[in-house]
Amino acid sequence: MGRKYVFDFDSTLTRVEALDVLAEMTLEGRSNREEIIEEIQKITNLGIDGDISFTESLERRIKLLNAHKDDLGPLVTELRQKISKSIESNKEFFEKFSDDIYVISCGFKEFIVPIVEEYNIPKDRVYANTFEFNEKGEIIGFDNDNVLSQHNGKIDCLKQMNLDGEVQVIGDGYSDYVMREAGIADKFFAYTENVHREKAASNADYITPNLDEFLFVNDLPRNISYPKNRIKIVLLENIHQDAYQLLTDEGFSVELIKHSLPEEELIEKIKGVHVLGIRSKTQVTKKVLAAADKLLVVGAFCIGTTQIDLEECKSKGVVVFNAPYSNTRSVVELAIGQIIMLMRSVFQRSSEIHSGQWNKTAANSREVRGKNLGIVGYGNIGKQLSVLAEAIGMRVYYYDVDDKLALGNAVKCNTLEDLLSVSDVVTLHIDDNKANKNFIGEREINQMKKGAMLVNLSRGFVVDIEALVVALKSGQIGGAAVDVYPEEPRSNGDFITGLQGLPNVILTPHVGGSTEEAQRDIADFVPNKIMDYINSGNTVDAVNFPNIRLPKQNKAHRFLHIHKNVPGIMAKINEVLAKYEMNISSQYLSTDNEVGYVISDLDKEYDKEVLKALKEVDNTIKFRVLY
Ligand SMILES: NC(=O)c1ccc[n+]([C@@H]2O[C@H](COP(=O)([O-])OP(=O)(O)OC[C@H]3O[C@@H](n4cnc5c(N)ncnc54)[C@H](O)[C@@H]3O)[C@@H](O)[C@H]2O)c1
Ligand SMILES: O=C(O)[C@H](O)COP(=O)(O)O
Repeated sequence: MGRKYVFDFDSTLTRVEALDVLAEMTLEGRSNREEIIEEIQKITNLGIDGDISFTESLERRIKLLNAHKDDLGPLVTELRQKISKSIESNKEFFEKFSDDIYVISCGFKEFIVPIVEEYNIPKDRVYANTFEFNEKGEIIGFDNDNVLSQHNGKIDCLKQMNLDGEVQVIGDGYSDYVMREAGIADKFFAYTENVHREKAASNADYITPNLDEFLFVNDLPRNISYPKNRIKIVLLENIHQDAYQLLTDEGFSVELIKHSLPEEELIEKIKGVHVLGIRSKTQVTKKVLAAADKLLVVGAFCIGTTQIDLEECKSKGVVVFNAPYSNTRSVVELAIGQIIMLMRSVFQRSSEIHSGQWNKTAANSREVRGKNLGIVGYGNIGKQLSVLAEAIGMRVYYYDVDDKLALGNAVKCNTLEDLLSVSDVVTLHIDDNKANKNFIGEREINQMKKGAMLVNLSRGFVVDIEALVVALKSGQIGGAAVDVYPEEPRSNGDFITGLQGLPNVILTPHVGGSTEEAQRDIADFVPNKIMDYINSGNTVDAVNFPNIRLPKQNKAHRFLHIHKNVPGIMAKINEVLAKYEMNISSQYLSTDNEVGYVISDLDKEYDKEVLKALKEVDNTIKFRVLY
C-alpha cells in the first residue's frame, strides 16, 4: 500500500494566509484598514494554534472581511504569485505522485481549487470549506455542515476519507498536527518554509523547512539532489550581517561567529561544514582541511588569500573565492588621508593637544602638492591611488614586478631603488605573496630619501618592523603609517608592537578595508559566488580552480566531477555514462595543470548506480549531483 500525502494550503502550499490577502484587497481605501488586517491576522493565528475554536475564528474573520464574489478572481491571481518557493520548484513531484496527493484545508475551495489544479491536484482531492453568498454576491458566511468549518474538523475529514497506506500530513499549523495526534495520520511534518509555529513544530514527527527536505527524507523525486537547509555555512571574523541574510534567505543553515578561530578549534568546527567564510586572520591549513569532511567552498570575504592553503584546497576539490575589488577604494581613501596626516604631523599635534599642550608650529608640516609619491605594487589599489594622488597634485612614481600601464602622468620606475630614491612618500600595495616577506628592510630603507615617509596598508610581513623602528628613531624615515603587522591578534583586545610610542607614526588595526561600504559590498559579492557554485556549479572568479560558467538547465540533471588532470580520465567518465545509457545534452570541461572540472548535463532519468560508478572512476577528487 503506497503512501498518501496530505497537504495543508495556507502558509504551506502558498507563502500566505489567503484570507489575509483577501482582507488587504477588500479593505483597500478604508481608513482603519491596517487595524482590521491586524485583527484578522490575530484571529487567524488564534484559530491555527487552537486557542479559539476554528468556527469562531472563521465567523469573526468573514464578518471583518467584507468580501464579494468578484474579489475571488483577483485573489486567485494574487495567490498564484505567492506559491511557496520550494513547492513551485518541485512540480515534478506533484506530477508523478498526483494520485496520492490530497489537500485538506480549513480555507475555501473557491480559491484553493484553481491554484492546486495547476499542481495536478484535481478538485475531488481538495477538501475545504465553501463560501455562502447573498443575492448581491457578498460573502456572508460558509457551509456550516462541512466538518472543516468545525473545531478540529480536519480529524473528521481525514477519518471520512478512509485512506489506505501510510498517511503523511504536511502543514504549518496545530490543526494539521491533530490528525496525527488522533491517530488517523501516521506522520506529521511541520512545514516551516513560510512560518514557524512553535506549537506545530514541537509536536511534529519531523520539522521540514521546505519541500526539498521533505522529498529528501522520503527519497522522492526532487528539483535539487541535496536540500539547501542541509548545507552548513560557518562565517567567521565578524563578516557583515548582509552575507548572513543573503545565505539564510537562500535556505542555507548559517552560523555567524564574531572572531577568528585558532587551528585546533577550527579543526573541530569545520567537521560537517560545507562552506567556510573567513577574512584575513583565519588560517586554513592542511590540518584544518584534513578535518574538513564536507567542505565544498572557502569564501575569503577580503582580498588576500594566502591565509588559505590554496593548493591543498584544490587537491581536495575545495573551491576558493575572494572579493578582489570591494574594499580597494576604502584602502585608497585611507592611504590618501594618512599621507596628508603624516606630511602635516597631524597625529603629533593631536597627541600634544590631547595631553594639554598647545604647539602651533609649521615645522615638519608640508603640503602634499608637488611632492613625489612612490607607489609600490600597481595593482587594483595602487592604480586607483595613482589617480587620486595626481588629482591632489602629487607626482606619482610606481614600481611593479609586472608590466603595468601608467595611468595619467604616473612615471614607471624600472627598479625599486629608483622609486625609493625619488619618493617623498613611499606607499606599499604589493600582494600578499609570502615571497614578499621583509620586502622593505634596512637596505631598502637606506635607499629612501632621508626623512621620507613610509605607508604600509598591504601585509605586515612585507616590512621588517625592527629596521623600521631603528630608521624612525634615527630620522632616516620621517614618519610612518602602518595598518598591518607581522603578527595580528585573532580578535579585538591587547596588542603590542615595537612601533608604539614613536612620534609621527600612525598605527591602525588592519582597518584599511573596514568600511561599511566595503564590507557590505563584500557581503554581496562573495555569497553570490558561493551560491552560484552551489546552485549551478559555476566557478568563475575562483582563485584556485578552473573556471566554468553555465546557465542552469531545465529538465536536465547536472553532474559535477572534479578529478586529477590525468590522461584518459574524460574517456572513463563518459564510458560510465554510456554504460548506464545516459544521454549527455551538454558537457563542459576546464582544466589546469593539476585538476580537471567537468560539468555534464544529462537529459533523462538515471539509475542511481551510475553515481557510485562515477565516484569510483580512478583519480576522482569530488563528485556531486546538483539536480
Ligand atoms: N589593509 C587592508 O585592510 C587591506 C585591504 C585590502 C587589501 N590589502 C592588501 O593590499 C595589497 C594590494 O591589494 P591589491 O588588491 O591592489 O592587489 P593586486 O594583486 O591587485 O596588486 C598587487 C600588485 O603588486 C604587484 N607586486 C607583487 N609583488 C611585488 C613585488 N615584490 N614588487 C613589486 N610589485 C609587486 C603585483 O604585480 C600586482 O600588480 C594586498 O596585499 C592586499 O592583501 C590590505
Ligand atoms: O585582504 C584584505 O582584503 C585585507 O587585508 C582586509 O582584510 P580583512 O577583511 O581581514 O579586514
